[in-house]
Amino acid sequence: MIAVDALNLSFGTGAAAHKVLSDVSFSVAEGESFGLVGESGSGKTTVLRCLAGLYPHWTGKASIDGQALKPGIDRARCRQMQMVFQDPYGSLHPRHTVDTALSEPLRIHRIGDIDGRVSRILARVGLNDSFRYRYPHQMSGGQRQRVAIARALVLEPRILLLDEPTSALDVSVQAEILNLLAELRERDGLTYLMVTHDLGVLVHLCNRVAVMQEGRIVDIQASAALVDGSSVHPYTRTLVEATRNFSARPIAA
Ligand SMILES: Nc1ncnc2c1ncn2[C@@H]1O[C@H](COP(=O)(O)OP(=O)(O)OP(=O)(O)O)[C@@H](O)[C@H]1O
Repeated sequence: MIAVDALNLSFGTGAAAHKVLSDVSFSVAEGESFGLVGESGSGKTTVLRCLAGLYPHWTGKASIDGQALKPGIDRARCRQMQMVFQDPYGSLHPRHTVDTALSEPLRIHRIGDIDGRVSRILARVGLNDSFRYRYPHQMSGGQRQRVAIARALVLEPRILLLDEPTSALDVSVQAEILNLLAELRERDGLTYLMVTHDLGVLVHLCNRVAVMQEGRIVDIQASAALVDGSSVHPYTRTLVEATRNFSARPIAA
């Protein structure tokens, strides 16, 4: 479904050029949940941002169902693919109510039955209609992330790009949001491409995972093989060992 072939991206030019992605290639099947892991600065978020159309200057090939993606945002892409950011407080407009946040994409895309759709999408993420006229500061972190997920889903995309969707949340609500994402994927057959540094999240939510190091993919594994120590790639083993100490807590099913 998603095919990425030799994706390259640099920031700056000439002597100041900084190459951030080097020949990144991977594919994600329809309905699959594919993780991206790697140390800080290895380029994981940048891959998502390229696919979401947030950087206009990448080179290489990327396609969805065989249809080429061009750098930059276009309407068709918004209907196919949406991004959920790490920090729901930063990603929701502080002076927009939930109703405005959810109605706006529908208006822009001239989709009818706004009222009914907003109500249904809120119910799908576990929020009742009383949340409609709240502002971001009037909700908990977990509720805000539910709204951010609702906003990503309101145009009914088939793919979600998830950038550490639980890492800014209190530990007590992380499992709730992960369970919600798992349920939505199962019910609606969504495809996920997800950045995470948390091995528990990987096991809970991802089928396969690509390991990134300094802008390159160095290993692609089933996520179970990555965390059970059967991966033979030396960098993957080092990364998993380093991460294990920080994310060994269990995730409620
Ligand atoms: N707009 C930008 N301009 C210049 N450099 C950038 C820009 N965005 C990202 N970078 C650089 O690109 C590299 C990759 O960043 P990216 O955010 O993709 O890493 P990451 O693997 O997601 O890291 P983290 O786990 O810390 O979020 C970093 O060196 C970063 O400094």
